[in-house]
Amino acid sequence: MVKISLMIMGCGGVGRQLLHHIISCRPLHAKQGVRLRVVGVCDSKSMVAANNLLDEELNDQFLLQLCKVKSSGSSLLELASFCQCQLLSGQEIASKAIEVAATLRKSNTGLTLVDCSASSETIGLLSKVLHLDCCVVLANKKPLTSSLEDYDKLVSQPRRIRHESTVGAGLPVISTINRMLSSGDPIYRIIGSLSGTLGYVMSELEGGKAFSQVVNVAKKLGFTEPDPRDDLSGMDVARKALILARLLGRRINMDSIKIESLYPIEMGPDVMSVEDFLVNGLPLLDEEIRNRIEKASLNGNVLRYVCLIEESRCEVGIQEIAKDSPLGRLRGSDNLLEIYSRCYKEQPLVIQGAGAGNDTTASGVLADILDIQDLFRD
Ligand SMILES: NC(=O)C1=CN([C@@H]2O[C@H](COP(=O)(O)OP(=O)(O)OC[C@H]3O[C@@H](n4cnc5c(N)ncnc54)[C@H](OP(=O)(O)O)[C@@H]3O)[C@@H](O)[C@H]2O)C=CC1
Ligand SMILES: N[C@@H](CC=O)C(=O)O
Repeated sequence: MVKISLMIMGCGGVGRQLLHHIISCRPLHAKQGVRLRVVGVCDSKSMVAANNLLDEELNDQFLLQLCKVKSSGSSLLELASFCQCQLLSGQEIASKAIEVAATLRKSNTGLTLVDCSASSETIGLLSKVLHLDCCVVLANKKPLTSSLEDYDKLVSQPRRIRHESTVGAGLPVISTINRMLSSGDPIYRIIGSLSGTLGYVMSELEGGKAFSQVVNVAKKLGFTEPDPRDDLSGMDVARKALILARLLGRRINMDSIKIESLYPIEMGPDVMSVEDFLVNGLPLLDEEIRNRIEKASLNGNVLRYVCLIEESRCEVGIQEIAKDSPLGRLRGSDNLLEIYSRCYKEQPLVIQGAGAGNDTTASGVLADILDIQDLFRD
């Protein structure tokens, strides 16, 4: 039986769904000869970790209780009475994660640190854990879209890092591009719709709904980032574009990407809280967006938030698109990506499907974890 020890950072929508998937896939994984041991889980303030890392893990009953506590909005510290485990907070969290990585690297299980947070503060810890010959799986895009120096550190061990869910959630985007590149098929153009939130919002607006209403629903459905302004500013799509561009070998930073925002700077995070933006800011944008949709419709077009990577261009923004085109026909949270390369020159390779949501994202993360299992075989 191959044992993969996991420490999960972030138990929001994606992290909790991942825990549910791990538990419900136990019989399947047992048949495949794999055992996923969750030895620690943390949120922004606290961590729970198994006492004896080599022999013990957080059991499934406890993990379900943890999901319940977190979905009710409470702190991990509430779990004190449920566990025979360690509860840590503040600075102790990173030290514990490094201790766990250092302890488990000596056993044949190693540690896989799974980043389901939406924080850029995890970069240092991820690099240290990789340096200890452990593995990293990311749903979080921020560590890969920071400086090139940080990026290089993270991808310097390609066999030990997976980040499929950072672009297109569970869709096989990163793995497909890696396969094409490693077979010597150079990619010269990627164009598509890479935001589940903006895809959903744009297609729902065509039915006449208000922008403010639709954005709130996208948040409830688990499509948006913790702060939906990350989606509406185009920043989340820009992060995906940067991840793809860097994968193609471009040595660029975020400031090389042209980004169109759907809200003005006066509604930014420095000015308004998320709540204030959702309740009071968004309705102020309804009319302008409605006008843009109507104008496009008069031309037989729809609006889509498009990402383009081609030669030195890397840009993300709203485009008027023919209604009856692959992008124009997109519905709901679906993403669509057209990849042009030497082998796919006239007709692009197309990847399409749900590109946001906790279920599909957590499935992508779980598939990444299973993908590294060979590193832990004797
Ligand atoms: N939802 C989706 O469709 C997709 C999401 N992703 C990515 O998945 C990640 C998680 O998204 P989602 O679950 O929706 O976000 P949530 O806001 O629901 O959850 C984020 C979690 O991360 C925790 N957290 C914040 N900072 C830290 C930190 N420094 N260390 C450890 N944990 C931390 C939060 O703690 P606390 O509970 O204390 O606030 C929370 O538990 C994001 O990076 C997102 O971009 C990727 C693809 C698709
Ligand atoms: N907020 C993102 C989630 C996936 O990355 C999106 O809407 O696409």
